[in-house]
Order: sequence, then C-alpha cells, then structure tokens
Amino acid sequence: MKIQLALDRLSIGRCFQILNESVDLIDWIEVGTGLIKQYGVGIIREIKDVYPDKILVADMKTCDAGKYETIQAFEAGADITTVMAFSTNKTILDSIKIAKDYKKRVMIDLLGMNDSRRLKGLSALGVDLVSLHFGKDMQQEGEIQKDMFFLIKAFPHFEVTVAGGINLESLPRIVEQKPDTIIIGSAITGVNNCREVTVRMKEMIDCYEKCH
Ligand SMILES: O=C(CO)[C@H](O)[C@H](O)COP(=O)(O)O
Repeated sequence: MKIQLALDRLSIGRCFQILNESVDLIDWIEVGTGLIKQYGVGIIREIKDVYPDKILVADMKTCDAGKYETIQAFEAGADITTVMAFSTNKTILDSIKIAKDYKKRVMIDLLGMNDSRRLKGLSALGVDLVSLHFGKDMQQEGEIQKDMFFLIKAFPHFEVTVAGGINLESLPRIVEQKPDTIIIGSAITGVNNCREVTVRMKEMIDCYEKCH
C-alpha cells in the first residue's frame, strides 16, 4: 500500500517544510484543490521541479471542461489529475483521452457517490483509478468508515485510493480493506511533529502487510 500525502490549505513555505521532513516516507505527493485554487497551477510545477522523481497528483477535481483542465494539470507537471465521478461521460472520456496522449493518468473522485451502477459506467469508459472519498464537510459530521468500500467491491480491476480525514486512529480499519493507496492530509500536515506521525502511519501499514 502506498501513501499519498495531500497538501492542502497551507502556505507554499509550509508545504516544502512538510515535504522536506517526510518525503522519503511517502509515495505520491498530492497538490490539493485548495492549494491550486489559492496559488494557481504554477504550484504544481513548483513542487514537481523540487521532487521530479515523485508521482505528483494534481487534485483538480475537474467536473467540466475535461480536456482543457487535464491539459492544464499535465502541462504544469502533474502525473495524475482528478476528475469528479458525477461529471458527464464526455468530460471523463476527454480527460482519459488526454491522459493517454500524455502517457499520464486520471483518478476519478467518487465523492458523493453511493450507486455502484455509476462505477459500472465508469469502468465502461475506461476508468482504472478511483478514489473513495469522505469529504471535508462530511468529516464534520462523522468519520470515515470501512463500509464505503462496498462501492468498489464488484470492480477488482480498479486501482483504489481512499481519502477523508484518515488519522492514526482510523488507519487500522482502512488498511484492512487493502486499498492500493491511502491518502493522508491533515493528520500529517496539521501537526508539528509531521515526520513522527508519518513514521507511525508507515509502520502501521508495513506491519499489516507483513502479517497478511
Ligand atoms: O481531497 C481532499 C479534500 O477534498 C483531501 O486531499 C483529502 O480529504 C485528504 O485530506 P484529509 O486527510 O485532511 O481529509
């Protein structure tokens, strides 16, 4: 299982400080939607230039203008860009076509999805990477639970990432579901001892993988 570190609602300086402390422990770097909205797509390039060997996910959360926004993300240095699952099929197809041209990837964000028929549709469109997402606002009313994995149970060919307030307490129940990548944001970026927390999270994941 990989760790994707989500950088969101932070100053540029703080992003580099956190990366400097923890980059060797993580696999993918996410430039969060909030960062892109605040600083523009230039922030994707700024981070990719410093960490050219890391897979960089631009959390564009595209829901329309799929071709334009996907090109924007890839031209800025992203390896993966996100598109919302509720977008029209045309938006998703256009984004996937651009990703193929650039030899890069699209991650479909399943935020708000609870109908697995859409997953079937996404699969037919050629989607291969999805993100189970318990949103920021949902986190104010509850915590991420493993039952959200029901959505992807019938689609073992999907590469699965999972996000939404995952912390040291909820990580064990997420790890048990064996997603391909675990997205962690504020549990790491919101603390002063971010290396220590990342080490503990990585240890938990490694320990589960050794034993199962
Ligand atoms: O996409 C996001 C918000 O829309 C975040 O990147 C994702 O939720 C991970 O951050 P956190 O662990 O703080 O929830």
